[in-house]
Amino acid sequence: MTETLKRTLRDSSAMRWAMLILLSGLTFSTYWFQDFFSGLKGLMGSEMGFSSEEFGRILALTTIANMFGMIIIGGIMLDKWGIRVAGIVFGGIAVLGGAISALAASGFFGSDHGSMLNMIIVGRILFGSGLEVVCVVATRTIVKWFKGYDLALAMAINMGFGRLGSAMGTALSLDIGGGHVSPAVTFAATLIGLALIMFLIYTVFDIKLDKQEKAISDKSGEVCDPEEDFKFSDLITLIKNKSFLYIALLCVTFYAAIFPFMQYAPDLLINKFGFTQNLPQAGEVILWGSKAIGASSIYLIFFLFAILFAVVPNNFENKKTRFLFKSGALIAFCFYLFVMKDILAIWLDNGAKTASLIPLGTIIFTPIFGNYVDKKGKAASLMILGSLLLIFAHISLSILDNVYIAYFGLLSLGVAFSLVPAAMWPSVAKIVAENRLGTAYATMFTLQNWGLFLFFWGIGALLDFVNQGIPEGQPKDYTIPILVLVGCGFISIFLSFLLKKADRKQNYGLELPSNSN
Ligand SMILES: NCCCC[C@H](NC(=O)[C@@H](N)CCCCN)C(=O)O
Repeated sequence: MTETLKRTLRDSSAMRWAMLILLSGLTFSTYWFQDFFSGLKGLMGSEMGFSSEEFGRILALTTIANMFGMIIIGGIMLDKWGIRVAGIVFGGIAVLGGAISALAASGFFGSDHGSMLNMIIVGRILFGSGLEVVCVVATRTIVKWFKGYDLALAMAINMGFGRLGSAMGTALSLDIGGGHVSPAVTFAATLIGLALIMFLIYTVFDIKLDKQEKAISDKSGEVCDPEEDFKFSDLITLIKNKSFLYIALLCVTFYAAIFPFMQYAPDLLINKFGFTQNLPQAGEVILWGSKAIGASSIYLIFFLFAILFAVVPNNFENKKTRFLFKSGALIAFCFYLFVMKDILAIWLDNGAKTASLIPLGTIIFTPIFGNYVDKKGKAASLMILGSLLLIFAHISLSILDNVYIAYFGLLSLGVAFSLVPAAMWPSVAKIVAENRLGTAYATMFTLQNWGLFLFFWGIGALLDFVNQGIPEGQPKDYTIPILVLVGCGFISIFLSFLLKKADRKQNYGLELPSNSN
């Protein structure tokens, strides 16, 4: 590669992906900390005496600073201070919040119910103030490194790290805590601390990149596009744009029906469908662990050979070779499922572990749907489809009582949770000019936090209300709290239709492939 082509660190693909990993530590750990309480809801009731309303209050108050402008303030600070300082400050606030919650759960501020609850909430408020700005910092940093390269893929992978954090936090917290809440909170808080160290390592490269880019622009006299500062008048202009207004409201109703549901999903599966929350014995963990590692390694080796085979030119031109390869892959997969069947059966019987499949599934589905939207378009129609799936999911998990239909419900929720974000976030970039994207995301995230606040808290309070007189530890009726979420699905469909209609008038091309714009 010539000197002119490979001028800075960001022109090296290895560097770009390494930076994405260093940066995604914060995404992974903050999503983990946001969602890990879901697997501990039952234990928080039995060990700490927290009611469902108090559980919901802890989650809801995580969003409070964001509801009142923290994301917009964070965005303005990001513009003024730059990625490094904003990342360290807001990542640091998240670490501090995590540490306060962990100390509170261990009884450091007092072991009575009130002290624990209030100080966990103080920690969560601080954590929440950092969480959303960290998400904006991550988006901005990815654009800095990947503009002109695989930007959409990099964003999808970063979101994948977040979903992996949610899934692992939900699935493993009970095991990590060993039957207690406090060790699981300490572990989750430590993860954010480690991620901040990863971000500090990232800043060394960020400084180097800035120096290289400055040297190039000094030499060539190139002037970079000035970043537009946040202005309140931009906010008014945005809200007056019908397509933006509908997509922002859709972001509120859609995410309100998903994120809060996920916090209660393990407890719902345990209470309504009789899933377990038992911890495996030490011996069983060793047996399953070795089986899973063994089977996965064999499968991985098979696939490494398959990839090697596939990249050798002309291998797939022969029909017989193609048939042999496909049959081999199928046999290997059946063998894998056979070896893993006990582990899968136990996994699918456990409330938290089954619920974790929702964010886990999106890691595979979101890039597939993202690719579909890039190539074929139909973003507004896919949002209608996603909202329909959301309605089916919440009906099957509330008024219906069949565990097999419930599995389908969870699956359709996973598909909806992949479809809508894959269609929604790139559509914002079609509606809003690039230099206003920061303001647009900050506005959407702020409104989204209002919806999350209402439903995080509302579901818990409603759950207590409809189950008055039922002591902690006895099965609770989730029908009405989840049925309320069906309403969000209907409003989402209505908004998606309005968006499609507005797009026909305003011509943003939401139904067209991305590369045709
Ligand atoms: N480039 C924008 C991607 C947004 C992804 C989206 N994130 C949010 O909605 C944030 N408000 C973070 C919320 C974190 C809570 N778990 C997402 O789908 O995660």
